[in-house]
Amino acid sequence: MTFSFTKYQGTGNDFIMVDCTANKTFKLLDEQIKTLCDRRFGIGADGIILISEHPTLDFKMTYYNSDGTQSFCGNGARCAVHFAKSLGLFKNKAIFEAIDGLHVAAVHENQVTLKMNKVEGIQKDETAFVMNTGSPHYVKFTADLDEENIVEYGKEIRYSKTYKKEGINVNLVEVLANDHVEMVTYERGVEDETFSCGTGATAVAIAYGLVLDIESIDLKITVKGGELHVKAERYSDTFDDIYLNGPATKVFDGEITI
Ligand SMILES: N[C@@H](CCC[C@H](N)C(=O)O)C(=O)O
Repeated sequence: MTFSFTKYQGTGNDFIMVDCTANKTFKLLDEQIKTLCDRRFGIGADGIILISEHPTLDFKMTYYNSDGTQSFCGNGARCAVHFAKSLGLFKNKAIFEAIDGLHVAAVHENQVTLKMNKVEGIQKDETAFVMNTGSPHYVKFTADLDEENIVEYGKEIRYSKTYKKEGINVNLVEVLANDHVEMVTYERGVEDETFSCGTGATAVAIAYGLVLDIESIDLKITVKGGELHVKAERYSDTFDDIYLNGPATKVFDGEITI
């Protein structure tokens, strides 16, 4: 099978985009996804996104991690929105379906603002916050990120008895200023550190809101691949009106035979 693709990156979280709007039966096997995402034997990416037609919305996005598992991806969604706009699937504001429900998003040049879904059921123990922001996240604050090894720590948590079966994404955060944090992420499904994670940044912003005990969050988040911004409102135990903003950049177009 030969198909065209477009490589995208959003703050260094990189994706292979496939336009499936004219090919409704397009499907990839887990092994094909692994090869395509492999940085030596394939195109190289943290994940693959299929963009397909939706009966009532602008498009549907299907996200696969580089190991073939499915989840929701915040940075992937921002890149998918930018790509969908380039395909002419919407003009100003997109409304699309993903694995965790509907999202709206807006594009301004290379910046994409994505509305995230409501976050409820946040858990906290002495060590960390755990929540689902479209994908599951473990958030731990640390005094000095330079002293941490995210791959080692991420693996320890992700493969612990509690999370081994379903997996979890692990984030370490250092507070730089009242409205600015730095974070690193170990992603399940990639099973390594990635340069950025949008659902992780969202989880970090919510955790920080809980630490500060504030109702309105407006946070700058430095990640390995750049900068993200998250805004959110707290309504008792629930967070809503959550917006994830950051760059989404096309890297190149290509064609591949697998
Ligand atoms: N990088 C993503 C998260 C992708 C999904 C995650 N690896 C999982 O399986 O939960 C993001 O930007 O949100």
